[in-house]
Amino acid sequence: MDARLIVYALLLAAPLLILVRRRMNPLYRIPAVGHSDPFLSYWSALKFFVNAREMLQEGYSKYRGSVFRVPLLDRWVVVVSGAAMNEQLRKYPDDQMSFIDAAEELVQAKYTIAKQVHENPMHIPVIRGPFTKNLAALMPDVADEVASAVRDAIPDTGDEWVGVVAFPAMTRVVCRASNRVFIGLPLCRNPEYIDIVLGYTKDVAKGRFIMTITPILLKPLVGRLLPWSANALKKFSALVKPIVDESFRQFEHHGKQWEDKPKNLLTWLTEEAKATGNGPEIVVSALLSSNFVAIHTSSISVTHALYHLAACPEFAAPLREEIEGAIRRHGWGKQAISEMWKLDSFMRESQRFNGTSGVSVIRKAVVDVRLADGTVIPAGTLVGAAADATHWDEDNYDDAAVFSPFRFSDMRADEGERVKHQFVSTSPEYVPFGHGKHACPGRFFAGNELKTVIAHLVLNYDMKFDGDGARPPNRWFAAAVLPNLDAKVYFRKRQAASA
Ligand code: HEM
Repeated sequence: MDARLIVYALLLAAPLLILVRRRMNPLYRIPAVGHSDPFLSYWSALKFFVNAREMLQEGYSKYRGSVFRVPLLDRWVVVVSGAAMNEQLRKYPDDQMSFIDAAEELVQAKYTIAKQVHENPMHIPVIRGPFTKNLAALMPDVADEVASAVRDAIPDTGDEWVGVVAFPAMTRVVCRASNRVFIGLPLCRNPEYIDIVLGYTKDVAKGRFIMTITPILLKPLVGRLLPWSANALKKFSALVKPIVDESFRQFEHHGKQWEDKPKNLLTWLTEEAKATGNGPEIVVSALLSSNFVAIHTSSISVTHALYHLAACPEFAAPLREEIEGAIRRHGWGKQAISEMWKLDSFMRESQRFNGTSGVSVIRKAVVDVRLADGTVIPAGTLVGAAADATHWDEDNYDDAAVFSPFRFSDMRADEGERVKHQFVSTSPEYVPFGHGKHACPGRFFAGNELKTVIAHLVLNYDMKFDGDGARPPNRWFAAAVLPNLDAKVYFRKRQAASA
């Protein structure tokens, strides 16, 4: 046959094949927000980058009780719509809807984090287990570090107001407070260590972007060449490995009888590594990964809450009264924090109102999954819940678009509602920490830590925004929800302040 004819036949057959494949793929039977066509969907994917909130809300309103899909540059994500669907999603077992596979796909963890941690994420059981069980013992150190880090972040100007760019300041406070109980003094205050930890989120993001645009066949090759995370891990290891080695040596020296071992994440990771026949390297990687999951989410969350306080200084008085009362009764610590219902409610409302992501409860279909309404989600598809739309749904919350700081503490006044409305309690209507078996295991620590930061600020400072005093709007980058990153909060040391 004429070679030209073969080329023409192939050119004609290729789009036909694509069309047939699309017709047979159940993914394309799920309604799309934006364009579904092969080329125009890229335009919608770009639009999603700047208009994710509106697109997710559009899908949620149109397809509530079912599902819709939104385009990313390299794939479609199916979004379940409404509280009942969130509940359905979280109930699927891991061999049908996998959290680990979804996280791997979203972050390309095997290439952008560390292969070892991807294959053995041992920080997860350690955070869920001994780290969380020992929170009461950890909190005095967290409080001490918060006080010290806040002193360093907010210049002392006597009784004058001083403006501080809040997000980077809060990020450093959270980084120091978390690492005080991840690895301890003096490293948690070491500027080089802090810079590596804080830069790591960007290192992973750069690698992830490259992997997103790399064709599947080339991923193993390109993945191995990505420099950023590997360099960060090398620098992190140079600082951390000697301390981890020492922890291993101490365990060998004391054996199981080591009664007064340091209470921190490093110790429990070492214990876990030894119990599972692993060496110090995996502990180093697990420490960096723990920072990756903890610091960014917590810094964003505490900044969101701080912005509500600065925009509405009248919220401070009832919080102060409650915090001072609890400290008078118990001294500072986990017991006092657990009695601060208004503060707990304030933080929970901030998570509901803002959150860190418009999509939560992320899973990957490992097999073809048929939902209760008959929709088939083909194997390999990423699925998530429309978190922001759920949280702003009037059926779930009265006056959902109003920031109502004490709505949850008011609900807790009813004896039967005590547990349901706490900061850490997830539900189909409340998914900032995900929901179900894989709900964030760090949320118990995060709750105590973030409340410690806000309590410290409320007790020691008056806070406000300059100008018209309004809270700067949040910024969305695709589904990520960020507070304004450059806004200044003005602080004035209170005369009656304790520290
Ligand atoms: C306010 C701060 C935080 C927010 C908003 C947050 C949010 C989340 C979310 C949405 C998930 C996925 C859950 C799902 O899809 O069902 C998650 C998972 C996780 N988070 Fe957090 N997180 C926070 C703080 C922390 C902290 C402080 C730690 C560690 C101390 C941590 C450790 C983890 C880990 C290890 C996972 C993976 C869980 C698994 O694989 O089962 N997080 N987090």
